[in-house]
Parts: sequence; structure tokens; C-alpha cells
Amino acid sequence: MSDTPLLRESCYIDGKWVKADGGGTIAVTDPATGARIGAVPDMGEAETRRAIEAAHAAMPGWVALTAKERATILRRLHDLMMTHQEELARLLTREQGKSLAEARGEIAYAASFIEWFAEEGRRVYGDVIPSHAADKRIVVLKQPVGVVAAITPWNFPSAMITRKIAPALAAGCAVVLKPASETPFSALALAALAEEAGLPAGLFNVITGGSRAIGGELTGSPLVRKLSFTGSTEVGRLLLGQCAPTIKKASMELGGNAPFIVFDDADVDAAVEGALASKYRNSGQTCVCTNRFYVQAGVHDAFVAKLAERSRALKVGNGFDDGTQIGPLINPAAVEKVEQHVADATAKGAVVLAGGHRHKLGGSFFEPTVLSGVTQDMLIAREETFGPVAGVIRFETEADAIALANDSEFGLAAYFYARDLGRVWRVAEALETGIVGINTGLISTEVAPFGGVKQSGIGREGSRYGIEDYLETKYLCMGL
Ligand SMILES: NC(=O)c1ccc[n+]([C@@H]2O[C@H](COP(=O)([O-])OP(=O)(O)OC[C@H]3O[C@@H](n4cnc5c(N)ncnc54)[C@H](O)[C@@H]3O)[C@@H](O)[C@H]2O)c1
Ligand SMILES: O=C[C@H](O)CS(=O)(=O)O
Repeated sequence: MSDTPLLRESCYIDGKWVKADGGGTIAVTDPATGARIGAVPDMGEAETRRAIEAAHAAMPGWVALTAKERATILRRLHDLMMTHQEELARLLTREQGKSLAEARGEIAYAASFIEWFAEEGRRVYGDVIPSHAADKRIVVLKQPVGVVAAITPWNFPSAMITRKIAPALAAGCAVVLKPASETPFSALALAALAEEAGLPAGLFNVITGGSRAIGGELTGSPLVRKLSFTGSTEVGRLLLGQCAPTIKKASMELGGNAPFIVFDDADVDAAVEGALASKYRNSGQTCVCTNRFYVQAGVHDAFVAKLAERSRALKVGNGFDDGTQIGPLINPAAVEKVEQHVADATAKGAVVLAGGHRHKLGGSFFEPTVLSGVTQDMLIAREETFGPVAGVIRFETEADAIALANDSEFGLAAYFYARDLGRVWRVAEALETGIVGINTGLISTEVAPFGGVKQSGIGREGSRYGIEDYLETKYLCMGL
């Protein structure tokens, strides 16, 4: 990794590259090989407090710029990301494991949020409201919410960060980011490019270390006015509670349990393509990966046979190897969870049609797996598997499918394949999720509002809606 100029083994606070006060570090390993690829500072409360204070001090100068001046710097950051796309992608694959092709795609996706919100920041409009009284005038302003704390997951080490810092910076906010300890280098590389783009010191701070200590400071500080979190529902619930004493604004992008419904009137071949895309992206480690398949009786056997055949043909390997489609899971614990879901399902009667075991490569590799005969009571239908396992449940009627799909505390993404127009509208409106993919398995884009309902989260990221969460609305009542 020493040949990677963007590799930073220090944190970035107030425009300086610094080590932890106590000198402690956290090792970072390659999930494909288990090899140590570097280390980052093990920071705590004191460093976090300094980062928050730096962000708070830097904001006024940033707010004083025009939206266009902020957009110019963000645009420069976008261009630098794309210039360094290959290096950023290699860094990302090394620490997260996804294929190089997917990593290149993630860097472009991450950069697209910077490009999108550079422009959205120039369209933060207020209002002039017809007054209620002849001697009054009413104006509405939109102003930056204040210092933003961002905490992000390991599965998209670049895009989950820019999906937060882009609207925050475009709105005029400063950010303190804690990335996942498994994948810190992509975050630190972003800080290096932001520095090169001319982002003033203190506006983007990246700290690594103990999540409880750092998180406690970020959620407890009165200087932090907003928490933007992406991660598991369990941790989101904890952090939301920690924000309560200081009444922080909170955006929560949490866990999923996406249903994928195939109706009798679907194009089965198209449904299989969509299923492969939605299930096996990032080796099944995305919040919007299909977690449970529901297939109507008339097409069930044809669909599962084709899905199993295609799953068996997927290439499992190191993300750097040509043609790899399924990389390693992030760590051994992730493999154990996948194994637990497969074992629970087969113990309750599910049938393995493809895969079902740890891959012969060993380590954190798992075979792409298809199970039929799955039922709603199995762990694989109740919990987020976060691995390359497709469990298929047969259903009879449209009403059954909707009831089964909505039988979850999660509500992030759902997918279905159908060609009857009336059915498309009935099902799309009935599904209790924030996102619905219709005759497609891929829904991720910066231009659309991304987020969930129920215990999958609060708020939306991306699109023209995404900047609203970083703004406050101020009402001016002007007496004449
Ligand atoms: N909805 C979305 O947009 C979205 C996107 C990606 C991932 N996710 C979800 O994230 C999960 C996988 O990511 P993960 O394993 O990194 O999730 P996680 O919740 O374990 O960790 C997420 C982040 O929170 C930090 N963290 C953990 N405990 C903390 C604490 N007590 N205080 C402060 N910070 C803490 C982690 O270090 C990491 O940076 C899955 O559930 C997935 O569905 C959701
Ligand atoms: O893991 C969930 C992320 O949000 C992935 S994506 O935004 O759907 O690409």
C-alpha cells in the first residue's frame, strides 16, 4: 500500500494531519487475505472535542461565501475524485474487498453526490409569503443547520460519506466524520482530496478510533446540531437516544430487509437478471440488497431453476482478480451470520439449490447460495442476512405477496416484477418501503430520494430533498 499517494495513516483535524493523543493505533486488514494493510489513529473524546471546536470555528467563514463560491470548491473535489478514480478504487477494494469494477463504480457514484449538491446548494430558495396583515411582510430564509456529525458504515466506504458531506458542505455546514474502523482509508483519502481542492481548514474533519467514545462526544456536544448516521438499526436506535438530551436533528439510514416479488405476469428472464443484480451487489452487503424472494406459484419453478443456475456460475475471488463477481465478506463474523441463516433455514425444511457453504477459497469467502422452500418464520426472512444468500418463498395471490412483503419492522427498499399496469400501481402503493424498484433490481442514483420508513430510518439522502436535512427554516415577520 506504500505505493498509494492518497494513503493517509493520520486523522485530519482543523486542516492538519495528526496522530492520536496517546499514540494508539487501530490496524486495518484486507478482508480477502487477512493481511494488515495499515493502521489509523485510535482517537477518543479529547480529539473529537477539538474537531468539533474546529468545525464550529470554521463555519462562519464558509457561510460567508456565496453558494457559487462553495460550489466551485465542491466541483473541484468532484474533478479530483474522478482524476484519482483508479487509485481511490484500489484503496477501497483493498480495505473493503469488493471487486475493482464495483469499487470504480462506487467512486463515480460517490463523486456524483459532490457534483449534484454543488449545484443544489445554489438553489436553496426561501419564500415571500402573502402577509396576514397590511403592516407586516413575511419572508422565509433557509440557513445551514450548524456543525454536522457524520457516522458511516464499511460497505460503501466512499459513497456513504459523500452522500452526507456533499449536502452538508453545500448548505454551509462544517462536518466531523467518523468512518467505520474497517474502512477508514477511503475517508482519509477524501479528506486529502478536499484539502487539495481548497476546502478551508476545519470544514471537513475525519477522526478514527473507538466508536463509543467518539460517538458519545459527537452526540453529546451542544456544538453539534445534527447527526447523520448510516448503519445498522441497532446502532441507529442507540445514537438517536444519545442525541435526545441536546435535541439534535437526525438523519438515519438504517438496516433493510428488502422483499423481491415475482408475479405470474412477470418477464421471468428479466426478473432473474434483476434478482442477480439486487442480491449479489457488493457480495450481498448492501442495505438495499434483496433479502427475501417471493415468487408466485405459476413461475416459481422456472425462476428458482434459472436463479440457481446463474448463481452457481458467479465467480468468487479476490476483488483484484479479473472477472471477480463475488468478493469476501467483511469479516469472519459476517460469514458466521450467513452460515447461521443457512443452517436455520435448512433445519426448518429449506432446500439448497446452489452453494450453501463457505467457499473453498477459505477465509471470509462464501458460495453464492439459493434456497427454496423458505418460510416466513426463518431467520433468513426475519433478519438482514448481509451476504450472498437468496431465500425463496412461494406464494399464491397478490394479497398474500403484499402481506408477506410488509411483514417486517424494516421498510427501506422493495422490488417486484409484473407487467399488468393495474397490478403495478396497486403493489407499488401498498408496499411499506421508502424505495420501490419496479421491473428493475438497481435503484441507486444521486438524483432520487434514498431512505426508508419504519425501522429503516428517518430522512432522505440524494435528490433535491437531500439538502433539506442540513437546513433550518427561519420565518421573518417584518413590521412596516
Ligand atoms: N440505509 C442505508 O442507506 C444504509 C447504507 C449502508 C449500510 N446500511 C446498514 O449498515 C449496516 C452495516 O454497516 P455496519 O456494520 O458498519 O453498521 P454498524 O451500525 O455496526 O456501524 C455503522 C457505523 O457506526 C459506528 N458505530 C458502531 N457502534 C457505535 C456506537 N456505539 N457509537 C457510535 N458509533 C458506532 C461504526 O463504527 C460505523 O462507523 C447494515 O445494517 C446496513 O443495512 C444502511
Ligand atoms: O448499502 C446501502 C447503500 O445505500 C448502497 S446504495 O446507495 O444503494 O448504492
